[in-house]
Amino acid sequence: MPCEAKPRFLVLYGSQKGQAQSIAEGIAEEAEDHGLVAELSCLNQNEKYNLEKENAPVVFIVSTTGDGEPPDNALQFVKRIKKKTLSTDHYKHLCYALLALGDTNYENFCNCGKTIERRLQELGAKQFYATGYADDGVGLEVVVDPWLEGLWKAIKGALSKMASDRTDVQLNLLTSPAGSPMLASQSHATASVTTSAPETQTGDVGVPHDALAASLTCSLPPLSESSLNVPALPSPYLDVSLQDMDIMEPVRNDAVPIYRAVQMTRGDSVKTSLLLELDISANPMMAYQPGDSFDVFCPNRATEVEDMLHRLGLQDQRNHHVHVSLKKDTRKKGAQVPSHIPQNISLLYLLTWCLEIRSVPKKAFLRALVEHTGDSVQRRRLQELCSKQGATDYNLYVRDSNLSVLELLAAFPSCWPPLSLLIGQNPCCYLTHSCLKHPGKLHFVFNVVEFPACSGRPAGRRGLCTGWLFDLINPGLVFPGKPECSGSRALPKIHVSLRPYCSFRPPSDLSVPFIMVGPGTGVAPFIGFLQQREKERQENPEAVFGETWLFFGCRHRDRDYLFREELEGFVSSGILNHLKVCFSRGDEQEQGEKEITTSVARPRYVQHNLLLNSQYITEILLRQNGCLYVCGDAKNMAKDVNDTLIEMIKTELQVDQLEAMKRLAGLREEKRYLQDIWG
Ligand SMILES: Cc1cc2nc3c(=O)[nH]c(=O)nc-3n(C[C@H](O)[C@H](O)[C@H](O)COP(=O)(O)O)c2cc1C
Repeated sequence: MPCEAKPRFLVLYGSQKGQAQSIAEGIAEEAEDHGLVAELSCLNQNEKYNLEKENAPVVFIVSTTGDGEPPDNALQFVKRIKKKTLSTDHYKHLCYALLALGDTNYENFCNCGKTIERRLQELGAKQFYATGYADDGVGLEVVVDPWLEGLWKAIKGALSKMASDRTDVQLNLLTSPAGSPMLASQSHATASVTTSAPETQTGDVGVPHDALAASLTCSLPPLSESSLNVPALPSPYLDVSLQDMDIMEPVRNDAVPIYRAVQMTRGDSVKTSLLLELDISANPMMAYQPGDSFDVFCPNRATEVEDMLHRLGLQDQRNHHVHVSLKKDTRKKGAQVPSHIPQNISLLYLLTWCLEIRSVPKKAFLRALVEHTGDSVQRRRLQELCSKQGATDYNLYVRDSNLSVLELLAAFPSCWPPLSLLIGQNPCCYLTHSCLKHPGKLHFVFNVVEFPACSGRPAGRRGLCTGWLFDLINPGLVFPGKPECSGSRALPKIHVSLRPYCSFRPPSDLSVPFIMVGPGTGVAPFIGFLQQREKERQENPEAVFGETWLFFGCRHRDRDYLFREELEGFVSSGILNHLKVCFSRGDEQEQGEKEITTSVARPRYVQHNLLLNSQYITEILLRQNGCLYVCGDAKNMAKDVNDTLIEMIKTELQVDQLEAMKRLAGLREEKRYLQDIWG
């Protein structure tokens, strides 16, 4: 009997760190079990596939990197499909499904996936399965697992529809992960199991419910009485064993000395901003440019490591060798032993350097904890916190309170998670900041983060890394005007590493005008930009230089106006053409603003000053091909600046909201609107 060829489909991936790639490889491997043949390629291997002629379903798995950029191995593909010369029926024959990986902690969530999807649709391709947007910020598996489960039925549906529609290539297959019809816009795949409220009332252990207010450990009706949609249990994927044996611990060679430390804010300022100067002269690997970011690796606090050892019941095994391996039978797609866990380490080293005891627990982690919690009331509360219905409580008591894993475990004493769970959920700790330039030195500026007391945290505390840096240099702190600090004592060292990717750079064409928006410590990279401009002016005295604008903001002129002298110096020497400063507290007003501000309220925040200068800003951005850079807080400032820019474009071009948003998105795509934001 002749053997019938198995139906085929394509799997194309774009992946920076390997997660999208292993999901794609997992699909290709599983295809045979479903009687299908998968042809797997990386998006940039365009010699291996031909979408122009493809008549089988295509499955895209793509992540996003940088500031909303495609992974390196998808760049060429994205460039190709963005070509304006392609006609709107270029991919009319194509039917596709797409899984986008991203992280909601970044401004441009799943931007690469969204860009590819938008272009595929503009070019006539038809979607046969709702797009999944997986969020690494809460755990990819929450979306990836159900998306993969529904994929096979959708591919088979697409294949049979294509077979029966051979003469009419009009594909109109939209299938939900469960296989029922679904609209393309309803594209967030979620898996859930429903659990009911327990028979007993929920509340703090052993305390009657009506005596309590809601808190981290206690919920009130309606939540305490409602049925819950809880995410599917993440598949365990690591085996961790502890062995009593001698080990040679790894020696870190990325330490650089802190050469100088300066407190940039006055003692009575609400925030403490510090400038650190690192001596990198002996470390040629650290060559950097203005705007670059780097990671600072800091150890967890010894007291917290001790608490964690006790909390896990492992205090007697602190010096044991930790062996981490992949579970043989794991169902987790793309599972890997985390790369930040070196070989040959003790438990103490692991808890000190490789786990973030302070990280905010993700919902998938809370879900996994449920399985290791003895007390039914505490179990129920953990289920609530990771459920759809408990989202407000999660945000309030966990995310917005910056609750740490350790604080969470302290609040749920009947929870005894295995070490493997902590390793699987928590990356090693880091902090990034933009820096500025001096030969052989690396400068960076940061605020010492303060977290107030909250439910689950009886007393306020400092941020892990900024608090650690503060303690490290505090005895030698120097205040503005007293430049010496290191003195005779040994210079403390810290571990740093340059981030490999950076697009936050001043325009390479010197004639391009640019606008910088950087309140608070967000001004730091712009000092680097302006220093670079100063050097370029010295080297090219004849060149034509584009205008430079800087919008800075702080609370008080005399307490937290960072780099005031430097900025005023740049203005006097003509390096910085326009410096617009605003103060959010007190009655201070920046000189030179008076004539503009008489008819409007005093500008308090950078966006107010942008608005006051709208005419110039829009001229630079919309007519002079200029660039705009924003650095600083993501949640409030960057969002407000973005909204203000939309308003300015609307007024200037007399267009509606949608059109203005499109214009701004266009600037972003052209890399003329760049952000380096956090929070
Ligand atoms: C340096 C870096 C930059 C990132 N930038 C973004 C981003 O702009 N938008 C986003 O949604 N996710 C961003 N992510 C998150 C990744 O897309 C996410 O972690 C994804 O799972 C990585 O998949 P990959 O291993 O296949 O690259 C970034 C991750 C890293 C490490």
